[in-house]
Amino acid sequence: MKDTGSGEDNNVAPSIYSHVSRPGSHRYKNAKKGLPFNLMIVGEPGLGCSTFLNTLCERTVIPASEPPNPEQAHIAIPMQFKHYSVDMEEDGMKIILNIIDTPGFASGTDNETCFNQIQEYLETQFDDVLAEENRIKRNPKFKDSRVHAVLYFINPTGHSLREMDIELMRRLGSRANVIPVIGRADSLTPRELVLFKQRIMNDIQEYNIPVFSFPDSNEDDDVVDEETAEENAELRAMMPFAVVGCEEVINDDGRPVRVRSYPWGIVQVDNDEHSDFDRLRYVLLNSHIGDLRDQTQNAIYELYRTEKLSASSEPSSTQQHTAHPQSLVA
Ligand SMILES: Nc1nc2c(ncn2[C@@H]2O[C@H](COP(=O)(O)OP(=O)(O)OP(=O)(O)O)[C@@H](O)[C@H]2O)c(=O)[nH]1
Repeated sequence: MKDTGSGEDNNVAPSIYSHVSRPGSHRYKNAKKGLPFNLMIVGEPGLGCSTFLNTLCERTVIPASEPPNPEQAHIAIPMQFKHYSVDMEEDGMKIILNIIDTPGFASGTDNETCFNQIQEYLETQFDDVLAEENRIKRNPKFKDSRVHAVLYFINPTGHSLREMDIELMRRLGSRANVIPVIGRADSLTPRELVLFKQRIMNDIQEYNIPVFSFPDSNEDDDVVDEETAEENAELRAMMPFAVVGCEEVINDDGRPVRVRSYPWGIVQVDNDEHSDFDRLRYVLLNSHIGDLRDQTQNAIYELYRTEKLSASSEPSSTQQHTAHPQSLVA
């Protein structure tokens, strides 16, 4: 599978999740055309971001990175934005998963440039929509590239958030739905993981970090139904999601099971007792895909749009921005 730029892989692979359908499944249906979902992955090198994506897509979307040439190991590799597009099918619904990977993030000593670049990337997608809204004649082929969720991979140190994590999530939280994730979570024992999650959530509260928090009401104060409220409370209690990724599939009595094999045993990626991967996958591709898209459109983009237009000193440009943003929802 290649880095497609804006290209696409149009083969829908049979999923090992094709049997799965749970309560809350696809509250938002858009089965015919395929629902675009734009997902950004941010994490320092080696935290398992590529493996996670390949596990999510059930195929090798991102090939294993080449080991660095020892003679050039001291040279920091600049961060890149790499785009992949994968057609998926989840519980009967077609999803066009557009992935924005950020290899090279935090690989040097100065992370400020990476922070700025990611923020700029998110804002540029908003600016594109804003510009499109203002066109007299809309481009029917306009592609809405606003990022619906950013998965931020946290190093499984077992301590608490680092300054870099706090700073980045704080900055991005007002521009995207940030979902914190502990990468390579099998490095921690169950007890260590519980404590680590608690410390991270304490930091998130203490530093007022605006992460996606599975709210019980939307921005119009419409309260969600009882079943969704229960599900959301459960998901809030799981945060940050502790994920394990792998590409090895074994046959367990005719059932495909994805595992990481170690000399002392196996870690099952989709086993809730071993990892939150399955739950996070379901949130992203099924139960909350609509919420994440709506939140991006109705709250995050709206806020950006208001900020941008308020800051604009040109009265003529203020008058122009009258189109209803909802009209661009795919
Ligand atoms: N223990 C453990 N190792 C993992 C996990 N996911 C990936 N790895 C391993 O961690 C190493 C780095 O994984 P990648 O997926 O390449 O990590 P990355 O974040 O994309 O980092 P770069 O490839 O350096 O950009 C590989 O040897 C993986 O096999 C995991 O969940 N647990």
